[in-house]
Amino acid sequence: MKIFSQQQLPDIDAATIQEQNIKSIDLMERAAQYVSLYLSSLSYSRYVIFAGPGNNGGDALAVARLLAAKEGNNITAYLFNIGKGLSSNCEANRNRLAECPNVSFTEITEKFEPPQLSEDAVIVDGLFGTGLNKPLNGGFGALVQFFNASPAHIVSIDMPSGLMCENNAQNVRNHIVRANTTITLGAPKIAQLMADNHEFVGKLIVADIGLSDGKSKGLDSNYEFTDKEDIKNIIRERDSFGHKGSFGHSLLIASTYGMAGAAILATRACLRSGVGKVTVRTPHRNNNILQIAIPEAVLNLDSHEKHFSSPINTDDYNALAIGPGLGTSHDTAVAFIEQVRRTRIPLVIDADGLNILADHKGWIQQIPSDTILTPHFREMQRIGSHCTDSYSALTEAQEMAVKHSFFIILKGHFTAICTPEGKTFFNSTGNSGMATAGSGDVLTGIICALLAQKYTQTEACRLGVYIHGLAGDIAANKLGETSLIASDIIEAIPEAFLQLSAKDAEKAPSPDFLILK
Ligand SMILES: NC(=O)C1=CN([C@@H]2O[C@H](COP(=O)(O)OP(=O)(O)OC[C@H]3O[C@@H](n4cnc5c(N)ncnc54)[C@H](O)[C@@H]3O)[C@@H](O)[C@H]2O)[C@H](O)CC1
Ligand SMILES: [K+]
Repeated sequence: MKIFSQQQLPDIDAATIQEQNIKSIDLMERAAQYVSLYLSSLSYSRYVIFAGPGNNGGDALAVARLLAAKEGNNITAYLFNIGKGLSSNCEANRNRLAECPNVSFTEITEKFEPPQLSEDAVIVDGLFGTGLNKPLNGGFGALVQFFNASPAHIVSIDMPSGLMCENNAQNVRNHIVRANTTITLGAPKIAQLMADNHEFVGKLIVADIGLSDGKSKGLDSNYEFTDKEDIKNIIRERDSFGHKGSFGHSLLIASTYGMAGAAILATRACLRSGVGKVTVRTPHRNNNILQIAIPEAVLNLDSHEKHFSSPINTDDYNALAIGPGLGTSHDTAVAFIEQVRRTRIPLVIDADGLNILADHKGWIQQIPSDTILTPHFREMQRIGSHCTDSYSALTEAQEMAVKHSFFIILKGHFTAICTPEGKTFFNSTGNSGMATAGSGDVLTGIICALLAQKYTQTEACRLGVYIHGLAGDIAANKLGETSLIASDIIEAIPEAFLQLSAKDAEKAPSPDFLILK
């Protein structure tokens, strides 16, 4: 699913109207139908609708009319017409609503007497959407503070009012609506996917209102939201005639003595992700624990008792992941950069690999092109130079990916994959239970397995991050987010692959057919 910028959205609207031969007010009606359907599904009977002067307000007034058409709903609507007048579709919906007998409707042109809002009411926030051009202030700022202080449940249409679509570094945070739920139209907006805006967005629901993909107007976007359909186009069926060799050989370089768990988690996840064979290079003293924990893995023992100290030849392997639990001692750092510099196979750098780079920023130049780096926000802050919030971390990751020809997986609630071509793919799976020790090691193992199976870097990043999140969701459904641990994610990887594999889902159409393997 493409994500278009604030600037492009009016053109997408226009393309939709032209391609589908509809009027813009019909598109607004479609949006309002989705929103009112959602609102009706909530167990509230009192809805207080706040409409602004633009099309976001138009949506809200249409929602008020549609909700009022349902018996038993108690609807109050306020339209704030205090500036330069209303957009034409907002005005048209004001006129339609004025004819509705069972709505208490007030158009505010000067003074506003705020209603009592109790916890049994829903505030429908239709003040401002994607047309916001500067932070809210004055009366609208005060109105937002009134919403946020009330005990009512808040549902925002398209955007929490006051939130800019992309960069909110200069915004006034207490003038942004703190929604319980945001129903966004068409596709998510970038700002809604940033961790530090979660307090405003709440639960994010995307209403597919059938918007154009922009092709007819030559519109393209560097942002995509990866959904199940995209993943089904990436994932390949396993070759029935394949053997261990044809599914690749992954090499993991991981763990000091005392951190063996990182290597174990990454290796198990790698083995569960379809690779033919996995070798782990780890210090001598990790021998017993790894042999016992993962009988399927081959060990390549570093001569040092306790840490990684010498690089190895990677010619016999198809992909390398380095970093989980690796440690950052001087000896290890030198071996790390030597290993990375000489590696010619697809490469993933994670965890302590990233910490070593943060300690030696000059070494970043020496990392081969097409390497995958997997920082979370704090690691990005450490390897980068100027990120202070989620959006600046994203822009820094994008710049670094283009400058050095890296793939940067910026891990978070909506993990972002930044490519050397300047594209960014947001992931749609995963949950907060996955913010737990070892979860990153699991992701590294999965991606290393996919690279060894000859998925391209873009495919391995998108598929790996999606599978990791889906496995986390499957595990959380069974166990709850609170108790989730990294091993549970690994346990759920098979089910995640099963859900995505067309072949595994294939059934004989009747008992007369026998599908041979
Ligand atoms: N394709 C879609 O996704 C559809 C979206 N719809 C809805 O339309 C809005 C966007 O409408 P637009 O009229 O462009 O913008 P807004 O309603 O958000 O606001 C415009 C209005 O507000 C004034 N304004 C802007 N910033 C400020 C400010 N800081 N303070 C005060 N006033 C401000 C501006 O001058 C205008 O008057 C989208 O979000 C959806 O909700 C369609 O209805 C369906 C298709
Ligand atoms: K809104």
